[in-house]
Amino acid sequence: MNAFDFLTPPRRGKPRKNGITMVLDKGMGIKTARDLMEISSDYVDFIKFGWGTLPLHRRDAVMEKIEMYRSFDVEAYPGGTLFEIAYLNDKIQEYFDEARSLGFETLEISNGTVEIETDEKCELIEKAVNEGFQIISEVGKKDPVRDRLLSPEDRVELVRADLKAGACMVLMEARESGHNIGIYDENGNVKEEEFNHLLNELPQDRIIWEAPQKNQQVYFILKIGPDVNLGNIPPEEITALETIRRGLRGDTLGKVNL
Ligand SMILES: O=C(O)[C@H](CS(=O)(=O)O)OP(=O)(O)O
Repeated sequence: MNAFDFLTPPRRGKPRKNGITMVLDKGMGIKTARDLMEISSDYVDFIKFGWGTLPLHRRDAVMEKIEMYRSFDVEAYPGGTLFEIAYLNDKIQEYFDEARSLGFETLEISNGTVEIETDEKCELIEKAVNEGFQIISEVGKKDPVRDRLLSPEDRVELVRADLKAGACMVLMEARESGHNIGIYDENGNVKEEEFNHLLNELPQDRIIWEAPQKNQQVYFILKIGPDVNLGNIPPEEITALETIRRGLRGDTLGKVNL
């Protein structure tokens, strides 16, 4: 039983379809990662090994880490940039084979940096699904100038195309920083009008909002509810985010219903 158990409502346990938390692993050592899971794995659904960090670590260390996360019912997957690098090098099949042999069952497919047309991205999602992977796709560009060219209507269309192609969920790009990109302005505040359009048009149980900053997490929880799907959470913020979901922090105390 948890400490002060009587002071917090329970949240739906894993596996869950809503209230998903995706955490960004930028290359943590296994001891640190295991420590973190021992205290907070109940609050984590996915771990993303950020961008191209994986090729810098030994295969056996990566395999051990994937296994360790899985033993806590946390699904680890490589960042979309690594997939884009494989695409750029014409090594997609090798990428799938290596991912499978390392133990990955989920992959991210994105076109945030490398130019991949929507139709081709959808074909790649279909191919990856046929290879037996669960696919999380991502919509948005990493360069703010290119990202700004996407209207809210474009984003809706792109999300729908990815879901139709077989993605189980779609990440809304916000990078590790969470400002000046997607629905966020230069200060990391949500651009309400754009966000409202996405909120009305998209199935919320299939969207993961990248929300690395606390003010963003609070915004989504107050606006959509404690069971909103959130991503790019820094590892040290896992417990803090869960307190916000449950009304255990001033920002949401008395304002959330589980
Ligand atoms: O898309 C993302 O949020 C991440 C992190 S960042 O954009 O490099 O800051 O990229 P990914 O390649 O999916 O890990």
